[in-house]
Amino acid sequence: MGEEAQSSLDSIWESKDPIFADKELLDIEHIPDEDRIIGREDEISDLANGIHPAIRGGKPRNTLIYGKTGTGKSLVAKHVTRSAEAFAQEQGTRLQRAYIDCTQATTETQVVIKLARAFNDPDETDISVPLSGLSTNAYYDRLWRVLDARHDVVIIILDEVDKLQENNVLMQLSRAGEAGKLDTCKVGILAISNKISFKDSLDERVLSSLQEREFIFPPYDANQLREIMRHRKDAFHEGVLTDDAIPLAAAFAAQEHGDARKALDILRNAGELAKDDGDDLVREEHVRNAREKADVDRFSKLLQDQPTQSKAAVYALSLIADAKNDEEFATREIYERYEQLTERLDIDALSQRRLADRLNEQAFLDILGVTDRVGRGRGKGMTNFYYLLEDPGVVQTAIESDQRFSESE
Ligand SMILES: Nc1ncnc2c1ncn2[C@@H]1O[C@H](COP(=O)(O)OP(=O)(O)OP(=O)(O)O)[C@@H](O)[C@H]1O
Repeated sequence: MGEEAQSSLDSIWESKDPIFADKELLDIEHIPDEDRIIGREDEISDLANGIHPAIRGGKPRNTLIYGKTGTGKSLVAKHVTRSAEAFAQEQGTRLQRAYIDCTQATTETQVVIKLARAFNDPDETDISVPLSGLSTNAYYDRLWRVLDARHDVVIIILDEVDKLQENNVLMQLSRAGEAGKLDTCKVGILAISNKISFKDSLDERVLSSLQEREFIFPPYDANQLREIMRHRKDAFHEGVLTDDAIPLAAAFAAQEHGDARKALDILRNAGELAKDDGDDLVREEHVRNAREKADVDRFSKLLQDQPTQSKAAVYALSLIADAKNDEEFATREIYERYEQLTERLDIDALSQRRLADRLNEQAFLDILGVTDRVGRGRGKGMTNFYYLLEDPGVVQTAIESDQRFSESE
């Protein structure tokens, strides 16, 4: 390595980011301070009122929160519980909260392990919670012991709760006190879901204990989305955002359904595209291109852990959706396209019944949509029809990032 190469790198390392001053402010995981949270004053105070007893060690009310994606459900739940935890500690109450993303912990045992580990401190309790190897009951037993040993009250946030495969865990957690599992510790649950139909899958008793309170978060309008973005403007260097950038990103996100996540994603992507272009301004065209990138990124994330067969099923659906005017397709139609695709991809074709299982799994994961209605043709009973939730172009671009698919064309 010559010195020259080294010094040319130095100039890159030394240079400042021309676009972003504090990009973290636009990260989805980032929990903004209260003064950057827009239009959720009522939801924040309603939730805080339900949690209020916990500050002095009483039982917080179990709450169900519904609303479409990007309407601030997780943000409000995290913000309020973080604040409660800090305030309670000052009062000498041992309050702790735990956040579980149920898309990551989908089984009863996984949830109980995560909770027991989150609430435990083995040095203090002398209780160990191994990552595997115990029965579900044994994990519950350790969870209850940990809770009584270390906490006066805990708040458990179960985000995307409809992704749980087993609802028994909701029963156990929401009724732990009444069922005599705990001596002193109180448990409150905040269950969050995008699906109002989630309630239909719950046992009456679980529902009545979970639903002591229920909130529905409405979508944001374009003004609120603009405000949300303006309050994160300092993510960019001064003067970098052109006047059109925020209103256009807000208009795109409002068209979706008032999704703040989408708005912030578009804004961050627009900044990245400007940087890649070597431009020192974020312009309208960057925002337009960022919109498509945000859709593809979101969809790629949904698909990232899916096996090739499942991607092939969705890809086949996108190919017929592209070619035909219909929006919904029966398994049989998708199957024909899928079979041709498996030949091209050089993978085994599943049976039509197994393909239908894959499609149903994808529908459960919100990768595509499903309806059941009477099938076409004579003598047909009820049958499932599948449809894309995104543009076929977006779906294809996302799947083609897997080389197998892009090379097969
Ligand atoms: N009222 C708001 N003010 C400021 N930022 C917000 C607001 N609502 C949402 N956001 C931001 O939008 C993003 C998405 O919000 P959040 O994760 O809370 O949505 P959600 O309703 O839980 O969506 P999902 O159901 O997809 O998890 C986060 O980065 C969050 O900081």
